[in-house]
Amino acid sequence: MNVDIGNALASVSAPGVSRGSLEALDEQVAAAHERIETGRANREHGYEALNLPDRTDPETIRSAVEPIADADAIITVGIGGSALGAATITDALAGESETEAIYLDNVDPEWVSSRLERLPLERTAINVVSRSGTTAETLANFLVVRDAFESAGVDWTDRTIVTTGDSGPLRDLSDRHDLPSLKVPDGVPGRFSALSSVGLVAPAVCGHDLEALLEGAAAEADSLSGSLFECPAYAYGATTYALDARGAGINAMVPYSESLETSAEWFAQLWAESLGKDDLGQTPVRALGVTDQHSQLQLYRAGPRDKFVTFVTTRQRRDRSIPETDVEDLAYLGDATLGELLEAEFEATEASLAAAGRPNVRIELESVDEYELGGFLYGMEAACVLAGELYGVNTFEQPAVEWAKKATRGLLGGGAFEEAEAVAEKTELRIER
Ligand SMILES: O=P(O)(O)OC[C@H]1O[C@](O)(CO)[C@@H](O)[C@@H]1O
Repeated sequence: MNVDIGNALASVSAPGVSRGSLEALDEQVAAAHERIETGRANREHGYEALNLPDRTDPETIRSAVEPIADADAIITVGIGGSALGAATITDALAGESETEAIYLDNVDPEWVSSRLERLPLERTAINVVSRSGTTAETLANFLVVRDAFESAGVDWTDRTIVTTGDSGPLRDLSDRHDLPSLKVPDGVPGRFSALSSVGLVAPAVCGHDLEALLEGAAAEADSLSGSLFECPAYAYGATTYALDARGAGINAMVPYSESLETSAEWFAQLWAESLGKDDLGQTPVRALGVTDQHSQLQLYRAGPRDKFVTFVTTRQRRDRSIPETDVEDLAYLGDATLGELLEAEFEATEASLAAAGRPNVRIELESVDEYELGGFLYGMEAACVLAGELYGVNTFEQPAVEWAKKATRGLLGGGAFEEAEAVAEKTELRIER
């Protein structure tokens, strides 16, 4: 990935960061890079994620999925980091595969049922993923999926692969039924595990090129250096940190490619769960180019100066020409292609923000393919780790999510939790029709 931070400079936007401030910040980037490299060398928790391009073995993943490699569809039962990395890859490359990839990462009963009812279960594989092996949504959905297969007379044990830790209910279930399974890598938090067995089982079943994904990531890893002026990932991480310090704490991720829409969801977890702690952090917002030019752009250009936009663009794509028309006013369209229109709209929107003095950053990919996706996933992870060092937060934990999990368990009779009692003490001010 290449990064252009020109429109985040104080000479263009307010809030903006001056060249001098970036150079001063670069000293902190150098120190942070040293810390990151030490963490990688010692395989420390979290930093180990940045070693995945060298650690992940595509052959191991491919042989584990061999029994289900002929599936017409694969249901991934997982949530958060146990779904979003894989979904980013398979959604981006959906046009390249005959296998449909579905993700059950919610417990809305109507939605889950509608997905199960429309699938040919006898031709469908089940990919259950949970690092902890205890996540209620994932285990509940797995029990529901298993039941659906049994009711359809399909042997789910033949069609299931499990990725989880060394212990926990999911590991026990996998061992009891002798299911094909993979281990989540040690020291890699869920949201940083796209380039491991966690994120690569579904892409493998969809026939995507795992080696190219990891090569792209490895190339990005080679670009990590002690200066933001030499490393696109660190330039992005440092600039977002500097913009937040100047009041732009909302980061709107706007890919200009439908196939990258899910990557904005993946980015939102990475950024929110890693940096959102100790009253710090940036608020990731998901949008899509060109569609949200017609819904969000007004705010981005003329609303509060509390945000910046991250554009993700691709240089190459399969194009489609716009037919000629004899309608004079539309002649300018007839001479173009949809890709040219998309490109013009992106450049115009980017320039419109700069003209209004609104900070924005451009991330460029050559195209949407495995190599570029691997580089993008790795680059954004490295940018996040760098930003976490600059904020001085623990990038790799997410303690604030546990309260609601305990309350949920308590509400369902899964143990005595004070959090569940607190739910009943809600302050009410109801306005009813
Ligand atoms: O992989 P697991 O342990 O099921 O967790 C799923 C997700 O839930 C979280 O723990 C948040 O609740 C995320 O950090 C994680 O990616």
